[in-house]
Amino acid sequence: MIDIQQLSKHYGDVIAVDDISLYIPAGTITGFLGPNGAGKSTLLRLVCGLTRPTTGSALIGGLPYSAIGNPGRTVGVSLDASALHSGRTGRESLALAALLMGVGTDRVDTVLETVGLSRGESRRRVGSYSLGMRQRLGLAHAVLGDPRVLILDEPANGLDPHGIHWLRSFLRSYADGGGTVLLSSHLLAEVDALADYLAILGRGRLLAHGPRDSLVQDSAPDLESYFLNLTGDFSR
Ligand SMILES: Nc1ncnc2c1ncn2[C@@H]1O[C@H](COP(=O)(O)OP(=O)(O)OP(=O)(O)O)[C@@H](O)[C@H]1O
Repeated sequence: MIDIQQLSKHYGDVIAVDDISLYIPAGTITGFLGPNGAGKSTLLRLVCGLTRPTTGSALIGGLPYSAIGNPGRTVGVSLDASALHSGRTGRESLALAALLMGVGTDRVDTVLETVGLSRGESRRRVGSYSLGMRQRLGLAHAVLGDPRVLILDEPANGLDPHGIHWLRSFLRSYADGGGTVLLSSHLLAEVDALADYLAILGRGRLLAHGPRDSLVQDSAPDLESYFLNLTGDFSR
């Protein structure tokens, strides 16, 4: 579903993403892990066309993000919950996105219910939202177009235990229904509970990739020891 080939991104002397190749099949959840500055966010931004690669390519269903017509109907993206327009209400921001995407406005109520934002909350300005509420609104935007792919940067950040529980079951049933999820997280326990595949980055390079169970069970008792061993030389 997502085919990343020899992808690199340089910012001057900094190599944020260094020659990464990775195939992500449909119907799976892949968790990107890595120390601070490993290149997780840059890789997600490259896949969804927000940053141009220095070399290489990232294709979604055979196309670069920029070539997908009405991309919100194919790829749902939530990269920065704080970037949402603070002057609009949650409902207004979703209604505008629905209009731009050509999605019926009845879908706004559906996604608000899906992400657990109440009617009252949806009528408040986003500027007054807590981080968890912004995170839920970001997810509502991502799923608004009923896409086949979700790309989420730190989606559990700011969610309370109920929110994390909800996110886990939502993404599981999304993937079980054939959807493809790419997410990054610092929360090893969250990724452990969620991801079918792990991709571990260190200083822009792909250090390990594969099914969660075969990576961890083969060489370490749990994900934390596996991660710490693998990334020890790459931490800051
Ligand atoms: N726009 C930019 N200009 C210059 N350097 C950048 C830019 N974006 C990212 N970088 C650099 O690229 C490297 C990778 O950053 P990135 O944000 O992708 O890492 P990350 O794994 O998401 O980190 P974190 O876990 O801290 O969020 C870092 O050295 C960062 O400073």
